Amino acid sequence: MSHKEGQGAASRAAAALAIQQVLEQGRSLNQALPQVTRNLAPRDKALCQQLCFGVLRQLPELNFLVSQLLDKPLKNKTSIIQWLMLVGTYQLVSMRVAEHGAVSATVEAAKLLKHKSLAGLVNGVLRNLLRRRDELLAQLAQREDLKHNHPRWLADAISQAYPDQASSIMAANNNQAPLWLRVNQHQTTGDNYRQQLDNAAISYAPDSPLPTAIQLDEAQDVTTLPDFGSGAVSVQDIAAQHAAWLLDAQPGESILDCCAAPGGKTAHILERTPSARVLAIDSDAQRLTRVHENLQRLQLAELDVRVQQGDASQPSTWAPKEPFDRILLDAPCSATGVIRRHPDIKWLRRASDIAELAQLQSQILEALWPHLRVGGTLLYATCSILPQENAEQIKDFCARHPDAIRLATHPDGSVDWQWLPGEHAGDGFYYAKLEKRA
Ligand SMILES: C[S@@+](CC[C@H](N)C(=O)[O-])C[C@H]1O[C@@H](n2cnc3c(N)ncnc32)[C@H](O)[C@@H]1O
Repeated sequence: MSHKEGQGAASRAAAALAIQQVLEQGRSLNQALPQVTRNLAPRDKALCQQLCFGVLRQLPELNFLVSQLLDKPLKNKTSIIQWLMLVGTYQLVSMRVAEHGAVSATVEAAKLLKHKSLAGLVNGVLRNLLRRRDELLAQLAQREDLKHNHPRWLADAISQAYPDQASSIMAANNNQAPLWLRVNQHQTTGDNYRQQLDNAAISYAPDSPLPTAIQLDEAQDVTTLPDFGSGAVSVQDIAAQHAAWLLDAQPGESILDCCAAPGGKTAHILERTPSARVLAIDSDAQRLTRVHENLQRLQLAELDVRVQQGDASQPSTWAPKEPFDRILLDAPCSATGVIRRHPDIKWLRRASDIAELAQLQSQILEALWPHLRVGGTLLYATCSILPQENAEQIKDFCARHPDAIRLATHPDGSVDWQWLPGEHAGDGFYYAKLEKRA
């Protein structure tokens, strides 16, 4: 085996391990990938990530193909080889790879995974796939039930909420997301940074809904972007970039950013309004360290910003006596709007999670409302596309709180802004804005 083939085998073995952690142990890909790729070179890490994303995006279709080539799925101690066969199958049906090299690297991966005795089976299945590929793909094309590559409950929930758009939403969920940058307006302007990108021959989309948002034409290692290290830009989806604009913090105001980690929106609020007084709360101490890191890199840590661990549903344990002028509640949610960036969400979420999350969101809203001053505004945001967490949640809250008046969020003046995945090249997101009257 050449050195190159050995490295290819290591990426495939790592992908099978990550997929196993997601599908058998319920770990997120964000947790699994750094661990399984820690000894890989950057190029092999990228290949491993590409394989994991691809397999999780197309899982039902790949399962179907492998099931046609194997009598019974491999389970228990040999399940890792089942996942490896999905990795191999993904390469042969959806990636432009040198086919025989891909087969032999996958066979070698079986040996790296300490299943030398199953290497022959992997080889047989993948070679059979190559021989029967057209016939199997034709069979697959007949399977309307597999085409959307979503779990049944989620496909049903999306179809119920969006009967006319369900197919395009699910297609967008299985597409690669573009890379959006947010220019740090505390340091520079959108136009200046576009000039810097031009100088570095990095191309981007000509139009943007926000002056400080830039969509790059191609994904790239962000640390190589001009002045990334000194905080000129951050990576943030265009839908999420609307939060700080909609919150519209004014100079000197006291702002609560609730559920703030890793701090993307905290930083954006400060970039727009450096004299705002911001309290950023999150319950996850580890994620809070990323808020500090982001504020440092963006050179915002010297401003009036406090970062504190706290449970959003228990503000009595952390909130100051004075009510806030504005509150951003970026609520914990199903994340069904960001599946294109996190394809593991499709397989990690359960139907029963939605009611539990809606309950938590409602508790947090109830708990925060007394901490908003009369005349102040609360911006409610989720990266979900499910109405129970969004429009229905806010409708129910307003029915319980006659002192909550709804303000426009959508540019057309509507009070609900339900952004669907892929719309304006953004993630799925929801915004509602409430003003507290006397
Ligand atoms: C959508 S993420 C926030 C993203 C963040 N606002 C940003 O723009 O970078 C949701 C956050 O809610 C936090 N969270 C979940 N339950 C919470 C609770 N009960 N109290 C406070 N934070 C919570 C999670 O730790 C997670 O960081």
